[in-house]
Amino acid sequence: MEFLDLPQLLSAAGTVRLPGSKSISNRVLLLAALADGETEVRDLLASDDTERMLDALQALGIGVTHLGGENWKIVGCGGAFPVKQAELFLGNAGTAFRPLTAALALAGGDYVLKGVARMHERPIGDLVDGLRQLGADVSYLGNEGYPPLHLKPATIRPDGVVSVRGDVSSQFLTGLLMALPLTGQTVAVDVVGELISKPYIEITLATMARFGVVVERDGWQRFTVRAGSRYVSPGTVYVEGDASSASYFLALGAIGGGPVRVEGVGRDSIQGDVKFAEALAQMGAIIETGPNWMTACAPQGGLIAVDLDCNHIPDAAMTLATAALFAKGTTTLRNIASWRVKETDRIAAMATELRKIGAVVEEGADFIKITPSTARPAAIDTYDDHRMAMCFSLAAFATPLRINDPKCVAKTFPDYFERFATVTRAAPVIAIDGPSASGKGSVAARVAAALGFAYLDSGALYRLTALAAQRAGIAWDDEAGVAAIAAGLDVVFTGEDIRLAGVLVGDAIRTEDISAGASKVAALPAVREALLFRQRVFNTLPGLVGDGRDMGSVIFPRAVLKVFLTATAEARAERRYKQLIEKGFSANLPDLLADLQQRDARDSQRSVAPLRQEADARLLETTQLTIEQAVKQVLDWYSEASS
Ligand SMILES: Nc1ncnc2c1ncn2[C@@H]1O[C@H](COP(=O)(O)OP(=O)(O)OP(=O)(O)O)[C@@H](O)[C@H]1O
Ligand SMILES: Nc1ccn([C@H]2C[C@H](O)[C@@H](COP(=O)(O)O)O2)c(=O)n1
Repeated sequence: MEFLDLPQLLSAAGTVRLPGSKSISNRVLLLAALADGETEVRDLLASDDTERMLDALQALGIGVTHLGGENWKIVGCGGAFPVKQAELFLGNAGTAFRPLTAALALAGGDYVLKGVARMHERPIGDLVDGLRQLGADVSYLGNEGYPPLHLKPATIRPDGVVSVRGDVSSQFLTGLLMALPLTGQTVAVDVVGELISKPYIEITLATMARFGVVVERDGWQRFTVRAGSRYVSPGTVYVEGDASSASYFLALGAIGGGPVRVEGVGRDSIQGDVKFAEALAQMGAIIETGPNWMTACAPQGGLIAVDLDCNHIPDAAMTLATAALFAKGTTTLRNIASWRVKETDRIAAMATELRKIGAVVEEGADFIKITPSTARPAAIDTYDDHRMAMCFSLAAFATPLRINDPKCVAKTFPDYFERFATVTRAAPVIAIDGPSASGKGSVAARVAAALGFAYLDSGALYRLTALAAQRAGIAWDDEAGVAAIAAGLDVVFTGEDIRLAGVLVGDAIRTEDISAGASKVAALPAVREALLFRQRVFNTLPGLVGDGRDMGSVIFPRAVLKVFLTATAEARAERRYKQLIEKGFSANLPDLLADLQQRDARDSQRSVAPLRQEADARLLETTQLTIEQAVKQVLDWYSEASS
């Protein structure tokens, strides 16, 4: 499983140009395909969901041309898809599946519509019932009420009024409305139950109007499309930035200081999720808006909890759930039952993952309550849900964490984490690598104390692994066995004390036997993998100094300062000799020198994370330096690097 480790974040500020709105992109693509004439679509979202729609349209015989960048040309078919028989794979794209189901059910062809396993668990029965009222021939190929679907040619006989439920997904109504002009008749749609996510219907109506079809509306209960309505290309359509995607960056500004400015969506937006900014303002964030931009800053006293009905912002409301980790009090998000039928059961997923990092969470059929508590590092599962991954990136302000399967963001925001990195600053790391007994531990600990930073002696983890393996009777070359020991190490660092399984370790990890064992287990890739996240969670505020062999190359490649600290083998052997004698161990200088050279060779010649000076690391040769001189040099370099 791929993962992305995030350090604890210090601050957020900057500007982000948003990718195109997913909801608008897929609506525009379908209407451009159904319209008379050619449409140039500008600033289309480049993502998995829009790719599914573009692929489907091409399979249906629609002329689709990539004009470069985010711009596309769609040659409309005037309501009659050229290809009358096709099998379409629509992934997990609800904004492609529901409207295409409606349009194709009325299109007089023979089509099979499929998706990923999760799409086959997302209900579509209410839309199918509505289409059947129009005479459409739709059958379920799997479970009743769920995709995959088989659509066959049928005589469409609109009898004036169709009923559709509005309380499960507003996409059913959207799909029906967008397809109704294909009937050529006057058809009214009556919404049964309370219509949820109304702002998405507003996007549907606005997009249909852009293509020349005006829907008459009687409140939120009845929608009428008149006979003779036809989609006509408006020529060029610009897709707004995605308001749901904006929510993550606005929240970053509200938590991390700001200002964070998003461009491409603002006051004049047709997307309901712009109202997320108002919800964030209720939490105390300082929000400013312009016609197509918004900024967010953190309030002086920090965010405060809210109790909100989120029915109007179902997607962006997820962002409030992780922003709640930074608010004083208990945040309650209500009227969010639709979360349960999205990419995953989002209420359950959100509750499970928030609990992993220490929050107190209560969940119900249609609400979630979040009370922050002391945060702890965790590996966050994302459930193949782009919004889970993006929402939990905010939690990195509370604790370092691991995001599993981060590439699931490709559904709507493929380069989310690259943009995230451009507006956030992490707790700084000074990485000090070097060979055995070069003095890196002594220097690193003093630099950490001088700056008030935490200190990570990464070598101690390999030493502890070797010791724990030895105690468990596991050979140092048994890769799987030692890796399991490393993964389960019960170790607590408190100042200079190290406890293994609750017992003080003392100098037991500093013997020459364990030094040799540590060097051996450190050459095993599975052991290094098992210790990776354990080391990265040290990257907390206000900062960290880490010493080892791969601090700058593997563990903290974004370290603010990387130092390669060394001395001649003879000087190092002599330092080690004195150190051992002072501790009351017996030692022999020539043997120490030979052992040290052997360990140097093993550490620098192994295939994974070998000891070497990285191109961006500064060399600190300490043979002729005192510890204090070496410390001063590192502090000088740090102040240069961080200014
Ligand atoms: N510049 C220096 N001059 C003289 N002695 C030093 C210097 N730096 C470190 N020492 C001494 O050398 C010994 C080894 O140093 P230290 O334990 O810091 O090295 P290290 O690189 O962290 O070793 P290892 O990682 O192998 O445990 C210590 O006794 C330390 O006091
Ligand atoms: N980041 C690290 C730290 C240590 N090791 C290996 C190298 C040594 O042989 C052993 C003990 O380290 P020390 O306490 O001497 O710094 O662990 C490593 O491979 N990577």
